[in-house]
Amino acid sequence: MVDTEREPVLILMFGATGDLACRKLYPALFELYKKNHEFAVIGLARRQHTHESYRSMIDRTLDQNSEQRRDFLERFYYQPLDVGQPYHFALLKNIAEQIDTKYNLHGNRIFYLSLAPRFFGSAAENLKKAGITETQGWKRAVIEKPFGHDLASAKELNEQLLRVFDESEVYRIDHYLGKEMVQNIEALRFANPIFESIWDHRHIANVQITLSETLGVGDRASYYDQTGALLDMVQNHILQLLILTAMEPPSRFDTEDIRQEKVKVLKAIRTMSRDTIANELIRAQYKAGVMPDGTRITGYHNENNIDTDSKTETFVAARFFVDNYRWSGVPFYIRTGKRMAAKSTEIVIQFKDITQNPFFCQLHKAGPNLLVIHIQPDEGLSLKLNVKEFGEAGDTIPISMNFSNHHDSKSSTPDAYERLIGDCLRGDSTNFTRWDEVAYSWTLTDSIVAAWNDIPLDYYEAGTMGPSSSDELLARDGFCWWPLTKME
Ligand SMILES: NC(=O)C1=CN([C@@H]2O[C@H](COP(=O)(O)OP(=O)(O)OC[C@H]3O[C@@H](n4cnc5c(N)ncnc54)[C@H](OP(=O)(O)O)[C@@H]3O)[C@@H](O)[C@H]2O)C=CC1
Ligand SMILES: O=C1O[C@H](COP(=O)(O)O)[C@@H](O)[C@H](O)[C@H]1O
Repeated sequence: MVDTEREPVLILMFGATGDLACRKLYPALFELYKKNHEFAVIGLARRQHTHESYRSMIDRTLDQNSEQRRDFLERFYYQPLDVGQPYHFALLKNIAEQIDTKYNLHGNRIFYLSLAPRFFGSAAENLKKAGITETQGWKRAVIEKPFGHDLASAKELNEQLLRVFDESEVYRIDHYLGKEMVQNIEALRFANPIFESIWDHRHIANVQITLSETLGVGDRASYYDQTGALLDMVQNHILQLLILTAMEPPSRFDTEDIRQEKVKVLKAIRTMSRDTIANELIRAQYKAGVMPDGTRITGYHNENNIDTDSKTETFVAARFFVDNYRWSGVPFYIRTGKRMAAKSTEIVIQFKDITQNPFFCQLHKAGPNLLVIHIQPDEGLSLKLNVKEFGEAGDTIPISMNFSNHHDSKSSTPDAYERLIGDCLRGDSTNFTRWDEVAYSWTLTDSIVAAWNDIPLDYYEAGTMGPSSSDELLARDGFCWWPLTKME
């Protein structure tokens, strides 16, 4: 982590009235304000607001018990702006300068593009044309996901951005990189020799990464139906989790060394082809079903604003290989989907059994050692071991050693957005994705998209953990998905 000075900054919040801004960004900014970060904000979107009505809108997103709300809200200003209208940016320039002077912000600027991706490029270009990016202080652009929809579009977007910002000023956000237990993967691996010494193909049988959701597409049908689970979740969040699990230790914990190691993993992931994809990947869509709480769910193609013939996948399971020495032959199974039985993100490391292990030969209850990294909703770790059953019986029983961030510390654990915006305020881009990371992840994803038209879309009942073909993907290798575990 880079340790830089806190400096005052003007945040230009594009998409200021949107879902992400209201649900995540304002509460995150409030927490940062309470931790003495100094900033003023100009909210930008097309609809009309006065400064006061904008502040009231933000207020509704905040914890109403805090007395600091009033001071915080006073730092917010609103300017109606259409990103397609260059003259709106000319007006913005004047307002930005006034607020800069009022709060003595030294010309430091963060441009947070919480907009639909098709607007990222034109917003950047119009900022430059209006001279808003020519500032006395530093400037940074936070870009939401998805960064393009394939490699070609990502390249085009990147070129547009790099005409305005230097690569070091571009903060491509993947909010999973701000989650507590995702940031803990490096510590778990590299601060514990007990794990690092066995973190390889000689000792690990397979790795399982699950990002299951109970929610459906909600109000984002038009985005999701064009996108699907592969581009929405695998191309970014899942690949990031896989990379952090598989990467080599960086020689130093500095931004570029870490990013360098991450890119090496991406380059080593085996791409898929038409000949291999049927054995490596399942794509499926949910049909009607019942959630564990009894709620009846309609099938995906009957959801509001979804085409009744839609072939968009709401579930993906896949087997990846990282073709390097450490991971030779170790399958990395991943799965993600909407309307599954539980909301859960976890990584399971299954260790190999000892050959000729007398416990395995003679006793039935011994299971493989598993290390489970619970990312959400629980945050913690569990290690599954076998011990002799207490008493006279000679059998073994599985036990679980748990560490859980359940209690006091949880209330002080920053939300992913708070952590990432805080990093950006301090100029630390370690937990943001560098261009080559994005490019390689698109190369891999494009190879899948190009090959998968030949594989049929499977279906699963809402409220389950996906289609049976996802279980068969592992069964062919002699493995199974380990059930999601709730920490005590
Ligand atoms: N919502 C979420 O949970 C997540 C969202 N994201 C990403 O965050 C970004 C924003 O998403 P989200 O908030 O959900 O989207 P919304 O559709 O809820 O909000 C879009 C925002 O953009 C504004 N806007 C639309 N058109 C224009 C325009 N021409 N000029 C200026 N402003 C415009 C809208 O306001 P108005 O209509 O007034 O102009 C609104 O403030 C997207 O890139 C999305 O992929 C990423 C992860 C999760
Ligand atoms: O980026 C996205 O992530 C959310 C899931 O995020 P989480 O933090 O709640 O796990 C997902 O619902 C959404 O479709 C996707 O765009």
